Amino acid sequence: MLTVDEAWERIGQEVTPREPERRELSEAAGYVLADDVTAAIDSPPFDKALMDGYAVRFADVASTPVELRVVEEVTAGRTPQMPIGAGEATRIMTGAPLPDGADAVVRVEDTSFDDATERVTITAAPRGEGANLARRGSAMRAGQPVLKTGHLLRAQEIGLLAELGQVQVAVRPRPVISVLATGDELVPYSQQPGEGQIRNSNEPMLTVQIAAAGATPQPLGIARDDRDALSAAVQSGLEADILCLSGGVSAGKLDLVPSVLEKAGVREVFHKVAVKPGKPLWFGVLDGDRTADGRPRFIFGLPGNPVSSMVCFELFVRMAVRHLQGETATAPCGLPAAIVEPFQSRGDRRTFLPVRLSVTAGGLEAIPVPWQGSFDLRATVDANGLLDVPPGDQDYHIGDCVDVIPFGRGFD
Ligand SMILES: Nc1nc2c(c(=O)[nH]1)N[C@H]1C(S)=C(S)[C@@H](COP(=O)(O)OP(=O)(O)OC[C@H]3O[C@@H](n4cnc5c(N)ncnc54)[C@H](O)[C@@H]3O)O[C@H]1N2
Ligand code: MOO
Repeated sequence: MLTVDEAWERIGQEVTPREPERRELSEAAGYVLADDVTAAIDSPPFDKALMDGYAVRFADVASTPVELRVVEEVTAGRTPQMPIGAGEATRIMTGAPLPDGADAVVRVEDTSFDDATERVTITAAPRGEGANLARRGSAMRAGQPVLKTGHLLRAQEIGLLAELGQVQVAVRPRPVISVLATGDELVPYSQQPGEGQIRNSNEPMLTVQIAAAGATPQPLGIARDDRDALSAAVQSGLEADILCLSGGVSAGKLDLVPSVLEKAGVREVFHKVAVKPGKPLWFGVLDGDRTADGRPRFIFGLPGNPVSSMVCFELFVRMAVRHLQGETATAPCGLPAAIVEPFQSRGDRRTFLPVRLSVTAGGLEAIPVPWQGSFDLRATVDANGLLDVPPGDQDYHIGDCVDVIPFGRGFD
């Protein structure tokens, strides 16, 4: 059976980034950049004041009090007309360009202005040359690389690209992920289950996980455990970039998913991973030479147990989404935390247990959440992450260091 790391490696080998598209900057938040970006301008574009006050020559104000002649006033958006010479100052506002000759700004709080003489007394010297001002290009210089392909566009990247005047950006398209729940025991969650039936809770859960991963969910409802019904539903699910099936991948009589996928031309990459929960996970590819548009499709058969589905999505599908989008971070990485309740780990599968991670003065602490197994979705509402426990028998004691992958953001 593959290890989790080997499964990640296979997914990484199979899933390559989609072709970029251009989007308006105003519509690009949450997308992943598909181009390196170089600064087109210096920032700031001119030497500028960082405080309201007086632009001065530091040499004039190194010892205070001292009186200077005010030659002009410059507000933000205006250009200074006069250089300042010895014994002179310019009244300046935050964001305004510095006049030639100035090498420091004195805050208005450290001055007193005399209307009659139009002179200002500097009552406290600034820190030194360069005080309270920003030199042209001190944040970035034209020609400097500022963003690399694969970078997720958050608020600050959008702001930076706006500062550079990028009206459009090259990004990878947001993947569409279809969700197909399988099983004769399932009814839509809006319905009352009959005897032996349960509600389809995986579809709405996965739909939320997909949106949180930056992809577009496409829920397809329930496919019955019947070869023809499942085949038809799989065909429509294969329109999406990724098809997530839930259920029907273990060893049961009606676990039809692998054979139906094979019939649809999907190449199995792996079936079964040494992970708990999620052992029966199935992953395959419909290669580009078998699709109408030439783009490959990626198919995950998620184990039906709700926590297995949720965990396999977080650990494996999320990673495929990131590869499709050309994001740089690959496998999820945990945060080190101190365990605050002893627990025992048994078995030969790497295990991801629901855990409550909290920030304390002493650092991160992890409290395992009591959990009955992969059907126990209830327990996961008390958790905010997954405790990553290596395979093997081990007793964990209070204070031992463990790795925790926070839900929804294990890749930072
Ligand atoms: N002989 C073996 N039996 C099982 C194995 C095995 O290796 N050998 N693996 C076990 C493990 S581990 C898991 S996990 C489950 C996964 O099985 P399937 O993916 O085939 O899923 P189902 O059998 O269809 O369902 C399992 C469980 O989950 C419930 N379920 C299914 N879909 C949904 C849904 N959309 N919403 C809510 N709950 C769902 C289903 O009713 C079952 O109770 O197999 C073990 N068996
Ligand atoms: O791997 Mo199953 O997902 O343990 O219940």
